[in-house]
Formats: sequence, structure tokens, C-alpha cells
Amino acid sequence: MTDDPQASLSPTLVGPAIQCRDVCRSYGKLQVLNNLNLTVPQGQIYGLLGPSGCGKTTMLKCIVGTLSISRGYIGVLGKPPAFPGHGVPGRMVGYMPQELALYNEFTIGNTLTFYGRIHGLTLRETQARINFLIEFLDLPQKDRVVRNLSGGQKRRVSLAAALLQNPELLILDEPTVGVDPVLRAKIWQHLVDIVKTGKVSVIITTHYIEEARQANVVGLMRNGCLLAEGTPEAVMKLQTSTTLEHAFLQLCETSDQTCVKQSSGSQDDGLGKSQSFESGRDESRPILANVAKATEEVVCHTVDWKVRLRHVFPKLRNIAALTIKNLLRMRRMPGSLCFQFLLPVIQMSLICLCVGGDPKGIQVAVVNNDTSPLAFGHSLLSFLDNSSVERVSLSHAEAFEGVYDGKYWGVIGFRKDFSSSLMNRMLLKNVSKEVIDRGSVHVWLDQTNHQIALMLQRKLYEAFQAFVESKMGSMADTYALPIKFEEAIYGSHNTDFTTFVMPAAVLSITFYLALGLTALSFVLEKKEGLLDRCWVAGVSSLETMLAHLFSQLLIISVQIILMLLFVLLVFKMPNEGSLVLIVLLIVLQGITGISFGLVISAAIDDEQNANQAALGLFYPNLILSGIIWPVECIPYPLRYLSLALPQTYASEALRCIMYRGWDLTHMMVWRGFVVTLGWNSFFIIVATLILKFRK
Ligand SMILES: Nc1ncnc2c1ncn2[C@@H]1O[C@H](COP(=O)(O)OP(=O)(O)OP(=O)(O)O)[C@@H](O)[C@H]1O
Repeated sequence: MTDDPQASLSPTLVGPAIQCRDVCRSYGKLQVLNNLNLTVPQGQIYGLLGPSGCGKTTMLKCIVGTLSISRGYIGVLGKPPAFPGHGVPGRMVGYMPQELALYNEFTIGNTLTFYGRIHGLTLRETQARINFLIEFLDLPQKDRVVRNLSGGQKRRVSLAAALLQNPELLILDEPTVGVDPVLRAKIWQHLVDIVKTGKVSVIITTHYIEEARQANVVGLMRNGCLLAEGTPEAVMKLQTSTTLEHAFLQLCETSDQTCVKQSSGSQDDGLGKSQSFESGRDESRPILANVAKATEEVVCHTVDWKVRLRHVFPKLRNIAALTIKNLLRMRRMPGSLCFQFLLPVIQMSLICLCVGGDPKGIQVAVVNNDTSPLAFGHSLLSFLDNSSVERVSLSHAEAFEGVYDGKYWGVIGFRKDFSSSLMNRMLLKNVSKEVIDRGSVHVWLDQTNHQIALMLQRKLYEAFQAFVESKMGSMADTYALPIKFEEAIYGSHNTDFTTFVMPAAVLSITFYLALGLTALSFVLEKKEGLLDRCWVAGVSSLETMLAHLFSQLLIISVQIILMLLFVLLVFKMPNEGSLVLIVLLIVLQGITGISFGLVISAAIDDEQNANQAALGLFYPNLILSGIIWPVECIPYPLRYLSLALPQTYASEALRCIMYRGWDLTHMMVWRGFVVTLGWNSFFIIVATLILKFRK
């Protein structure tokens, strides 16, 4: 097998394989491990037995380092778990967690090849081990997908993953559950065989107490304490029992009787503390008073700075293995992949089609009492945009009744002498207020829909302007407002609301999809024990995050290409700026989404809560980031919050690039990039810290 730098750091094992001293661990107020002392001798099988909920799994998780202890000391193969440069977590340890911790969409071959890559095995070595394990564990063909295996077969694949790299220490949490008696016997025989070399040690938990007779040492655990530890024969002898099960029952009864003594911290020779049956082992030595002592033991291991640096620095091998794994998972879920590619395009197309355009087919009642042969009323209405405004000629009473009933959005009314009064208004210098009023178009609107009301006002002004031009020719300007809008400096007079929304919407869609998918997939991996398993195999949180980032970047790239193709070529949105800058900013915003997703999934253990967090943040962010309405409308001090959000300055920057053709020399552009990069770094640091300290 290839030389692993970690393997070369294998400690000189003079002491036991695992040593736990006064280990305490709680979940909130629930004290699960209570001053637990346990010793796994080098080159032996240790059976950790105890009733459900007594803390066995918690103990194993503390040993592999996925859970931290609140007090005490744990030494694994000579050093505390996760000690810089130590092979635990890493190749020296094979861990089979209680949950299956398998990638369901992988084949058996994919699963084992992935762990082979993590452990630095060559393909040939992995292949040889796969063939052996399939034969030995009576597994189906290696191209069978894990999802379609039976419960027992899945457990055996999980065991195979733990055995793959021939580790020096095997930590197996209930490996024989759901396995038939013949195979159970075979697994035990294999464990017995591999420890015979003296180089491999095993700690195994099982519900089948009797099978643990094959262990060299058993530890009987109850309520977070070790009741007894010794060879199975010694335990049975002391309890004058013929079976381990009976011996255990007796120990439990005795322990219940001395329970009060235990809680008062009795130091006598009863079962208040762990009984040792192993000759020569000093279980009666004073309990370490506090963490300080444990730390003392830890600091005696000096660490070379190079080793420390290698410990914190992400390993390319692991990142590559995880990235390949992520890509393979994506490939095995084509439906989900298509969804991820198409959803942004569909969302963006819907925005371009449905948001910001003029309302169409708006029905308006017309009461035209203008009977003059000039028929100015009729003529003016002919200039109204027919696609937006549908006119319905009615009597005065019917028109108003229709608006009150919600059938029409307004009434346009012309008085009997509208044409002559309008003519007088335009041609005479002095006219009475009454003539002005009679020569006006009277409009009553249903103002409950601001956009429709605004559109009707605008269409009427435009129709009037066109009408005046048709009647007055070159004199038309005399009757227009004395304000002239010249050629637009940026954009055009036809710029609509869609143009405003589009850049921020692209960023927002990329950000939220990346956030949602990252949070969900990470929380699920964490919940199913996959992250812990990878961590025990030697993968750091940072490596996991980087690999996720790389594989997700591939998805984001396809999403961006499709979105931009639709936005620029199909919906013909204007773009004056550099495509490179546009793509870069959207990619960086996608990374912001991924890194924020990592923070959520690092802090939250449950997919429902993670979804709630992502959904809960969606609307406030959409509104406060100026995506659907200008930031300038947000009142102070809320505006300060808005400006601090990851998408506010980025949206502004993208609008400046696309519509003003600006580049990085403009503050409004580089500020968007700087703020995005700042948020990315912040989120990744926070996620790493949470993953590191939340054990
Ligand atoms: N993440 C957690 N948060 C809160 N309590 C927990 C958590 N994990 C375990 N516990 C509790 O800690 C106690 C010990 O659990 P643990 O899984 O270590 O028991 P166990 O001996 O392995 O049981 P089993 O044999 O059924 O697997 C139980 O009461 C359990 O409910």
C-alpha cells in the first residue's frame, strides 16, 4: 500500500490501544458518560456491552473524536484523537458507526473506492481489498446500488468500509445487528484472526452479549459508568455465572443496590467504580481531578511545526476524493441535476415574462357625450394603446356601476361640448374655468392597483400627446408640458421595471439555490453520519467544504450560462458591460450562497429547521437587498442593515456593469465585488469554526 504520511507517524505503542480516564460527557443537562475509565489492550478485542442508551455509542464517538469530552482524558494509539499528525482520525482507524452512513445512490464498488481514495490506497490495492471483502462478507456484486440492498447487506457494506484499509484500530458500533448467525460467527472469527498478529486492536459494541465471549476483554457499561472490565471468564467467575448475560444481570442488580453509594462518591471497593478483573491493571489509581491533568498528558506529545501545518492545511488528495464523490452522486441523481440546471432558467424566464411589463387588456368604461362633428373625444381615444386598454362604451350610470362592481378599472368621460371647449382652450388666450373644465377629459380611476392606475394615466397622456400632434402638427409642442426629456445618458426612455429587477434577480436566484441545496445536502450528510464517518477517515471540515464548493461551482457555472443565454438572447435584456465581470460576480454570489448554506448546516442538525432558516431569510433578504424595489425607498436606520447585506451592493454593481458599461475602476462596481468576497470569507470562517467547535 502507498505510504501515508500519517501512517509513518504511527506511535510507538508501549501502552494500551485506547485509554479512557474519568471521561465525562453530557448532552445539555443529560450526563451520559460519568467518570468512565476504560482500557483497550493493544492487539486484543474489547467487547463494550451494556443496555440500550447506557452511552456506548457516545463513548465510541468520543474515542474517534467526533464528540468532545467535557472532562477526563482519552488516548488512542498513544495520543488523544485529532492530535496534530496523529493517524486518528485517519488511516490508522477503521470506524463503523451505528447508523449506516452510506451514500445510498452509490454502488458497493463506488463506496469502497471512495474510502480507498481517502485513505490513499492505489486503485489496485482498493480493488484487491474490495474483492476480498465482497467474498468475505458475502456481499452482492460490487455494481449493486446501496439503496437497493437489504438492511443486513447495507450493514455489511458499512463494515467493509471500516475494514478496507486494514487499520490498526477497529471501532465497530454494533456490526453484527441484522446479520445472520453464520456470518456473525465469520465476522467474529475474522476479528479474532486479525488481532492475533498483535498489531490490530478492536473495540466492538454488541447487543448479543453472549457473542462477546470471543472478545479478549469485555467492559460492562450501565448509566454512563463501567461496572466491570476484564476477561469474559473473569467476569463470569466473579459473578459465579455460567453466561456473560447472567453475569451482567447480576452486576446490574448489585449496581442498583449500591446506586446511592455511587452518587455520594463512595471510594470503597464496591461497584461504585469500575471493577477490574485484569491482573496487574491499576484501576484503583486516583481519579484525575480535572482537565488540567488530562491536558498535562496531552502536552507531553511535542508537535513539530511542519506536522502541525500539515494537520491544518487541506489535503489535495482528500479534496479530490470528495469532489469526485460529489460529482458521482450528482451523476447518479439525473433528475435532481436537471432540476438544478433548469430551475434558475425557468425562474428567470418567468420574471422576464411576468414582472415589470405593462398590464394588458385592462377594461375601461368610456362615457362619450361629445356630439360635436369635430368628434375630438373619439379621435383622442383612437390614440389609446389598444393592447393595454380595452374601451367599453357605456352610459354614465352603467359605467360607474361597472367600476363599483369591479368590472372596469376606471371611467373616461367627455362632456357634450368637449370638442368646442377644447378648441377654445387651445386657441383663445383667455378662457373661463368652465370652458377649461368642459374641454378636459375627465377620468375616474379605481386606484386600488397602483401599477394599473399608473399605466392608465401614462397611456392617456401619451394618447393626448399623439392626438395634439395629429391636430396641430408642428405647433404640437406648444401644448406640451414645458419639460423636455433629452436623450437618456444611460439606458433608454423605454427602460421598464423588468430591466431594473433582472440583474438582482439573477444574483438572488443563484444565491438562494446554492444556499438551499448546500444546506440541505450538508444537513442530510451530517444527520446520516456521513460527515462523521469521513471525518474519522481523516477528512477535515475545511476539505469537505472546499470539495462541496468545487462541485457546486460546476452546477452554478451551467446555471449561469443558461440564465445569461435566456436573459440576453431570448429576452434581449440590454448589456453594455463586460461578460467576464458579469459571470464573475454571479459566481461569487453563488459562492456566498454556498458558504451561507454551510453556516446554516453547520449550526443546525435537522433538515426541517435548516429549511425553515433558509425560507425565513428569503423574503427579508429579497426586500432589504433592493432586489424588487429600490434601496432608496428603505427608511433609515433599516437602510444601514440593507447596505450591510451580501446582495445589496452586488446588485447595484451588476446593474452598473450591465446598463452603464462600467468596469472595476468605478467604486460602485468594485464595492460589490469586495463586499461579496468579504461575506464569502466570513461565512466560510464561521462555518469552519462551528463545525470545529460544535461536537
Ligand atoms: N445528540 C444527542 N443529543 C441528546 N441526547 C443524546 C444524543 N445522542 C445520544 N443521546 C442520549 O444519550 C444517551 C446515550 O446514548 P447512546 O447512543 O450513547 O447509547 P447506546 O448505549 O449506544 O444505546 P444503543 O445501544 O441503543 O445504541 C441516551 O439517553 C440518548 O438518548
